[in-house]
Amino acid sequence: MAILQTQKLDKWFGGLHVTDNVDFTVETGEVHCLIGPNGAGKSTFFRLVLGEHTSSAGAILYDGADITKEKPFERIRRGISVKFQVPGIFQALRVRQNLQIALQHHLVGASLDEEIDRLLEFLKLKDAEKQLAGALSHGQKQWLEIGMAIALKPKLLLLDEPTAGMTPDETFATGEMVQALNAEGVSVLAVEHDMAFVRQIAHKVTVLHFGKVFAQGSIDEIVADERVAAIYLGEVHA
Ligand SMILES: Nc1ncnc2c1ncn2[C@@H]1O[C@H](COP(=O)(O)OP(=O)(O)OP(=O)(O)O)[C@@H](O)[C@H]1O
Repeated sequence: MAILQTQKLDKWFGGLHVTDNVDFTVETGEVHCLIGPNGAGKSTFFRLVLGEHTSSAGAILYDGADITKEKPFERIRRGISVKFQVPGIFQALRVRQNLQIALQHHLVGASLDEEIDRLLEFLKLKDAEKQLAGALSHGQKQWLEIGMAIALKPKLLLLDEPTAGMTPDETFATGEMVQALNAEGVSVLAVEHDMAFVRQIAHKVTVLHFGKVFAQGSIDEIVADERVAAIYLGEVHA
């Protein structure tokens, strides 16, 4: 059963065919990574899934339902959540307060406090709970953002280059978080450049090139694919 499926999805920006007839599936329970050279159309594809861009043609299905025409908030309500690269946290508030804001619409009292504590532990931010979010390290900010994105217990988590700017240790810890979320049943679609991270988390990898699905398979199949190496992996020495 697919949690997310696109059928012949198309997006044009003027004369530029940025998403070109994309048939793509994230199976329920899968961690799926989307890679490809700069300008391949990864961000655009993400924004189509979120409803921030409207598609020019084709369909988007979520858990079997056609969401092609739905607004972003309707898709979020269905269980899609996203962590973008740009900060989505309240820099002037404390770490704990950020999580409180994300959680307080559906939890109160002791269960709210318990859930904040659980998230702080999960995000490796327990010692930083009283710090202002703006004073966190780059990696910690990314984790807090993951916390904001998972607060509403999404079924499908979209991650846009979650490890950009992280140290190798932070990247590895982020991979462990993704794996733990996945073990709890969250399906994940991640746009990522870091091939070590992709190797750590991905069940399946899709390569986009000029807006088209260029290749698809396990990380080993993708790394062994000379056509892929020619367009992308060669550039990043994977
Ligand atoms: N709003 C827009 N209007 C016009 N062209 C756009 C718009 N957004 C993206 N593009 C173009 O669409 C193409 C794909 O861009 P996109 O950002 O989706 O690629 P990407 O694979 O995410 O790249 P990167 O890895 O650099 O983030 C690029 O040529 C880009 O210039």
